[in-house]
Amino acid sequence: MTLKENLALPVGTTLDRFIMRKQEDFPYATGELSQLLRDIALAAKIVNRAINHAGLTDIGGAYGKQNVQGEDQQKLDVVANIRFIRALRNGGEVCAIISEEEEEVIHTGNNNGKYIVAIDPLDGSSNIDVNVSIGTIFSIYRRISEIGTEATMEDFYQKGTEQVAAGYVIYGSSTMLVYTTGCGVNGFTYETSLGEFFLSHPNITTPQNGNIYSVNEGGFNHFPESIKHYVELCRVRNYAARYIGSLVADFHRNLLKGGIYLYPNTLKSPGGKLRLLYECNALAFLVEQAGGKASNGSQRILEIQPSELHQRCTFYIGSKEMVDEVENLMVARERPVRSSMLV
Ligand SMILES: O=P(O)(O)OC[C@H]1O[C@](O)(COP(=O)(O)O)[C@@H](O)[C@@H]1O
Ligand SMILES: [Mg+2]
Ligand SMILES: [Mg+2]
Repeated sequence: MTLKENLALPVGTTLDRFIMRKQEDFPYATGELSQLLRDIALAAKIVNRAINHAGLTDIGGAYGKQNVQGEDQQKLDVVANIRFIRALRNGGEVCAIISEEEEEVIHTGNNNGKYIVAIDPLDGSSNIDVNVSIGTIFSIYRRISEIGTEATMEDFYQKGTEQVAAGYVIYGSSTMLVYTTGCGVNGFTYETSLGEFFLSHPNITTPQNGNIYSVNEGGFNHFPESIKHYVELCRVRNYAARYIGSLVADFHRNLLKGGIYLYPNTLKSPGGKLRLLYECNALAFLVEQAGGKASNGSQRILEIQPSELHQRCTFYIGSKEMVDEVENLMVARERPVRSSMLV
């Protein structure tokens, strides 16, 4: 499908129809990835309803247990986790799932499934009960191990460059599904009364530069010097400080308007807070497809070799020129030390 054909599509094309049309671009496609995307959309609709009704039912509030990250699980974290796992298992296309809410890999029993999914079922947990936008983030990989067998570690530790699809759902003033299969980024808005996602944001691209910066300045004193310097530059330039505290929502705004989201290493999170496999890789794939950039300060996020299911990394993502500047500042702050060592 060419850009011209893509933009000629009447806004209002359903997600289903769009997926089918996209599949036609791949003559050897067998429809499993298309079905998997539909399974994710179905679970998103169910989770959307649970979120909308949280205040009226007893699924708001804390669940009373901690997840593998040592974070207090919210009931909606657990509900979303169950709903997505169930939809992926019942769909039959997925052989294994990595979830933020599960310590170990979930083998679905579909050993003939071609795909691995890494998922953050509910992102922005601290905003669940206060009616602020939250989300779901997912990455999809093709398995490496032999079909018919149980998935193995090599399937789970693929670099972000190996993603075949990635996306997020944002549960906000409207609910949207935004995803890529490596041919651009498209956004779909959920029409609740019809129960359908409709194409509303075709071929999303992000501005090369912006004047929005998103960082939790509460940790400023413990930021690396280069990041302190970058934040001060943003202030001097009178950039707009915007931080929702839900990664999906901060990313979505900056994707559409231009801007940068920063989560450096802090006292509380010395290696960074965000998780490579089910938060950073997906958004890095999307932002690159939209013309932006994602880095840990010195390395392209998609090139990082995973070695743990729940590994964290520092995360700088958004408009290319803004992330470039952060990288340059970090390298520059690094260099003087080296030259002084030479003396
Ligand atoms: O409260 P902090 O330290 O600013 O962290 C906020 C970040 O943590 C997260 O909530 C982590 O994600 P989860 O809610 O999925 O655990 C991000 O959505 C958000 O950007
Ligand atoms: Mg998250
Ligand atoms: Mg989460």
